[in-house]
Amino acid sequence: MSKKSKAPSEDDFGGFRAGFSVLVGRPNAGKSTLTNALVGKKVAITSAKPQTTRHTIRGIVHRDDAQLILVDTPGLHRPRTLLGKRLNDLVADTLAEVDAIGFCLPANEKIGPGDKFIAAQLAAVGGKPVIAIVTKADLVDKQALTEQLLAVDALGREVLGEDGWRDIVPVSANDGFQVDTVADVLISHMPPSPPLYPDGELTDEPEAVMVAELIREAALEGVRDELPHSLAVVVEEIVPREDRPEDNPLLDVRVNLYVERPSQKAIIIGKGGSRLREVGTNARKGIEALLGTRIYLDLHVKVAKDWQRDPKQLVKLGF
Ligand SMILES: Nc1nc2c(ncn2[C@@H]2O[C@H](COP(=O)(O)OP(=O)(O)OP(=O)(O)O)[C@@H](O)[C@H]2O)c(=O)[nH]1
Repeated sequence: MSKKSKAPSEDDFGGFRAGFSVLVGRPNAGKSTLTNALVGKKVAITSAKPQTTRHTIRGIVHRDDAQLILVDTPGLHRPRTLLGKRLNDLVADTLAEVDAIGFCLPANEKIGPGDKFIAAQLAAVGGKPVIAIVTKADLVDKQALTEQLLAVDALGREVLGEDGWRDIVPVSANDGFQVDTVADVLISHMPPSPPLYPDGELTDEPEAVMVAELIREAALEGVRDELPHSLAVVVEEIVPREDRPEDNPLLDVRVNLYVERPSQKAIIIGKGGSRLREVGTNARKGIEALLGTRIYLDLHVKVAKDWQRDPKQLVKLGF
């Protein structure tokens, strides 16, 4: 029997899977709409340290048995502005951290040079499961959908060889057709893992990113040397307080700050909570200006117990 350490098995986390996936495809292929359909209204946001965070999180699919984190891969957004090897490096680099790639091709448009270009890039990366997702299925009839599925399959065999894409799934984000199947298929390619992000009521993207960033800045103010990379800020919830007059609303903003060690928690909180209050006051001003509403800011500092044991996951989180 080999004593070598083995990859985590299915049973290690009670069957739970978690990992990262990216939806790629040419402009207008339906990536954003599908992301929203997969994630629903609530989107989890983490502001992590920029120098390791190559991905913007678009949303997180939370399930009892899995967590699917959908990220953006900047390299694929503007492939045409980059050339040759540099492009390949960038794409390889940015895709290296995801566990599966969803390649979106619209059902109602012939496969074109843009699709082939991306397909070739994905083939060049190699090794990652690529799932072809035929989007906007509601726009075509059965016959046309079948023909498109065959054409997409042929493209997969052309660029990847005999086996082609790992899966091909037709979907309509508009009417919900097969959205769960897309999630199932992507999740089936996620590794056994504990959840990578906290669960909970989560919020819409752009505002929450900025809110998290303002809090992160305030929390690091003056202690950057002691807490260089060890702080992740997760906006759990932004909800309007009930029973407020319409002309004087109040938003409850609940935020978790994750550190790696109890000593860092103590730094953030400060003596008798004094520093955390200051962080809250400073961040609140910026957030109120951003949201244009008074807020109640509820900050909790936590030690990220589960994450810190696994260096790979810490990297993914931006620690
Ligand atoms: N009928 C129909 N329209 C869709 C569907 N998904 C997306 N669309 C439409 O297709 C257009 C492009 O969708 P997006 O989700 O913005 O596409 P994208 O790939 O994110 O586009 P970029 O941001 O340009 O890369 C929008 O007008 C959507 O409303 C779908 O399932 N059915």
